[in-house]
This record gives sequence, structure tokens and C-alpha cells, in this order.
Amino acid sequence: MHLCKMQLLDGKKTAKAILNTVKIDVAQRAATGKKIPHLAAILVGTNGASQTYVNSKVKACNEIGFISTLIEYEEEVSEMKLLDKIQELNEDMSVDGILVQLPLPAHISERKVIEAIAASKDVDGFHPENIGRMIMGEAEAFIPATPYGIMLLLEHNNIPTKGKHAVVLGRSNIVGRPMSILLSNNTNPGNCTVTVCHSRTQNLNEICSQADIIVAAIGQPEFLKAEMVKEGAVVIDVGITRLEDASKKSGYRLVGDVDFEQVAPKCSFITPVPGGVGPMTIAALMKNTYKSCVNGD
Ligand SMILES: Nc1nc2c(c(=O)[nH]1)N[C@@H](CN(C=O)c1ccc(C(=O)N[C@@H](CCC(=O)O)C(=O)O)cc1)CN2
Repeated sequence: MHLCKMQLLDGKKTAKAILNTVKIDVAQRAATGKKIPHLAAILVGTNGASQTYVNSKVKACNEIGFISTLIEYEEEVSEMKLLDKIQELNEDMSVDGILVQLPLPAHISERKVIEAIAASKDVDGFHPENIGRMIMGEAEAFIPATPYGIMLLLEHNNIPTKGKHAVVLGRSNIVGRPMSILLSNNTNPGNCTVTVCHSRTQNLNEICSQADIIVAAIGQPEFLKAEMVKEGAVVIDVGITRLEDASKKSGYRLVGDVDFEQVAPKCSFITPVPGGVGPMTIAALMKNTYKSCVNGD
């Protein structure tokens, strides 16, 4: 028997509400003759998931009144050509935000590309300058979109975090590491005691089962099982894997890092996949782009 009633943390609904407030702010800017936010997105290759995510970003821009420019390159594009384009966008005063969709093909250095983007236009928040500013708790920092989206999701749904033990599964630069910093900050949401777990962690089940909040970001479908979760925990699922499924029109189904069927009945709150963290990532990116535009006023 489960003691608590599980509630879905609806990322789609929360993202819509956030995007609506940004849309109102953009309309106000337009009415007063101020600059409209402009996002430039670069997509390399034909990875289906990356195409879906970039298209969602362009669609979100259109819906809230941003200007968007989509720049597409073939898989074989040279690193130099990509870096030249980034330089051009850095110098283009009409552009407020630049993102390069990840992952990139193996012949292109993601690090070089990220560092080539002007920190002031790095709305993905991946540039070392923004990471440093985030660690220092500086308000000017652009926070990486997925962890920022999760913080917004916790905030908008009034999830208590102060003093809680949060376990972050995964130590990637774009999710796990920044997530652990944001949750430990002296903010609301925040003020958690954070444990970061990874592939070398010992006693993982024991650590997870002590967590009040679990953020699963390891990219292994249905990794988090019921026996690893404490009754009443808050579970945030960052994973999105496409598994072949001939019964679906798309030919695949989306699966998170959490075994939702098993885990959900034990949780106080849990994010679904799809419709959880994904839409919040887009909403956070739009907020960063808006902020960049306002910074230029
Ligand atoms: N430059 C970046 N690259 C990548 C990032 C990023 O933040 N910046 N994060 C991920 C992918 N990502 C954003 O780009 C992303 C992932 C998922 C979603 C999303 O809305 N997912 C939907 C399902 C969509 C589907 O049908 O597949 C959902 O969860 O409901 C948006 C953005 C890696 N790369």
C-alpha cells in the first residue's frame, strides 16, 4: 500500500504558462518600439531527435513573438565553417541568442564551438564564463536550459526543497553538474543537501532510497526502479530515449530514465516523459533569450 497520493509535475502545462508571460512581455516591448528577441539556432546533420528539438525551439519562438533564424549544415561541414558562422552571429547586433544543437559530429570539437559563442549571447548557458558565473551565484549568468527548466518547474509547482536531500544521477556538464549547484544554492527552490551519483558510485540503491528529491539524468532508459525510491519522494526524469516500437505511427516510443509505471505510485510528485522536463528546457531557453535581449537595451 502506498501512503501518498502521486501528482504529475506537468512540464507541458507549466512551460505554456511561462511562455505566455514571456509573450506578454514581448508584446509590450513591441508596442513601445523596443527590440524583439532574436534567437539563432544552428543544426548540424540529420539526427531525428535533434531536428525535433530545434524545430520545437523555432516553433516556441514563433508562438511568443521572437524572431528566429535556423541555420542548417550537412553532417560533413567543417569545424572552421561552423566557427566562422558563430563569429558572424556574435558580431550581428540583431541577434540576441545563439545556440548550436548538441551532439555534434565527432570531427567537430563541442568545446571549441561552445567557447566560440560570445558569453553574452550564450543562451544555452554552456560557455565556461556562464558556468563560472552560475557557480558564483551571479544574476547575470545564463543558466543551462535543462537545469534552469527544472528549477522553474519546482518553483511554479511550489515543491518544497529547503533542507531536503537531493540525489542527482549523472554528472554531465549540461545537466548533472549544474543541477547539483542550483539545488544547493541559497535560493528557493534550492537549499538542498546534494549528492551527485555516477557510473562509479558505490551503494547507489542505498543512496537513492534516502533521497527526498531524485533528478535522473544518466541516459539509461528505465534505470530508476521502485526499490531505489523512498515513499513520498519527488522524482524528476531528464532522460529521453527513443525505443523502436512498430505499433506507434512514429515507429518509436519515448522512455525516460525512470521506470515510470513502477516508480510513480511511490512518489509525491513525478515528471512524465514526454511532457515533463523537455518542454521546460524550451521555456528556459526562451527566458534566457529574452534576458539577453533586455540586457542589450
Ligand atoms: N544546444 C543544446 N543541445 C542540447 C540540449 C540543450 O539544452 N541545448 N539539450 C538536449 C536536447 N534538448 C534541447 O535541445 C531537448 C530535449 C527534449 C525536448 C522536448 O521537448 N522533448 C519532448 C519530446 C519531444 C520528442 O518527441 O522527442 C518532451 O519531453 O515532451 C526539448 C529539448 C540535448 N541537446
